[in-house]
Amino acid sequence: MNEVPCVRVRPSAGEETRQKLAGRDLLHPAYEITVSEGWLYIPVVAVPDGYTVEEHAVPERDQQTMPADVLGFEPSYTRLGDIAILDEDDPDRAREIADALVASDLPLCSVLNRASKVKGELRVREWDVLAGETTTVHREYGTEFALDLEAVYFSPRLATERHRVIEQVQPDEQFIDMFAGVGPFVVPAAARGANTVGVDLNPVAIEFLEENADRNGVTDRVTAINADVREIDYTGWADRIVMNLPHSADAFLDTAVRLAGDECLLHYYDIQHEDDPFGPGERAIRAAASGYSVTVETRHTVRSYAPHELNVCLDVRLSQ
Ligand SMILES: C[S@@+](CC[C@H](N)C(=O)[O-])C[C@H]1O[C@@H](n2cnc3c(N)ncnc32)[C@H](O)[C@@H]1O
Repeated sequence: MNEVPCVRVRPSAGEETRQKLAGRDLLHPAYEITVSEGWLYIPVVAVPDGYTVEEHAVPERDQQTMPADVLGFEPSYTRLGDIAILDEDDPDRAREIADALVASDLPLCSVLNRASKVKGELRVREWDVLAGETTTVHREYGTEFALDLEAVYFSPRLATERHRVIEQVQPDEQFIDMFAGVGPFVVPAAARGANTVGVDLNPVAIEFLEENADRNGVTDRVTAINADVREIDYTGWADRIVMNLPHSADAFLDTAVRLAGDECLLHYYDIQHEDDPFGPGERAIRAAASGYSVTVETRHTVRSYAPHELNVCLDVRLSQ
């Protein structure tokens, strides 16, 4: 038995739910549907919108070949669409895991091993392509994202954090993502009815952002701009601004303040030492937004980034 994310429904709704999930390619092929204490647990490969999902112990399907059957151990990997992402230092071990993943019955076509840190202005990483290719379509909370990891930044590990922000978005609000990538904030914000602007220096990310707006039926509420965000108009326009460029977001606070409307919620991402993870960001925001009344609404730890370093988010209200 393994603990895996399952959609939980009453048995009376079981077949209809199974069919809907199968139609969206969300059923986990490696695990059995299970009944427990009056509930049906349907294993899924991603979290679908509109369903209750919880971790539940379910048996593996007998006839499936799993990577551990080949390797003799459970490999560690992150799934992004049909890509498995490894973080292995030993190339022989990486090759062995890649072969086992591809030979298994898991719905994986490609295996990439991290070959560098995320680097440069565009925050792109180098990869060892061990099987398949670097392009995929990833589903996150019901939204589809096409992307090419060789050319753009994307981290599936930020899904829960993005969802936390997106749940706050109101219909018709004016939303700017200053560092938009392929649109994992912009597209779902538009799907909630916001009028969105996504800006990125990386022309390939902007092409994918446009494609992803189209895939998810929100092109009329997405403006995608390939530029340095310091050079765009939209002065005084935004009700909400996302700044997900940790490490150097402070250098863009003057731009954020210029883009902010009279009332604006800023989601400011930062990486700081665990001894004072929120102080530097808060001080920088107060200094940049001296013309505003500044209220820190949330101090939130997103994840641990490195030993003693945290990736944090400050949700800050600017009011005039
Ligand atoms: C950490 S990624 C975040 C992407 C996206 N928001 C996400 O969560 O996946 C930062 C992005 O900022 C872009 N970027 C860096 N400097 C920029 C600038 N001056 N103006 C606009 N975009 C920039 C990079 O190309 C990269 O796609």
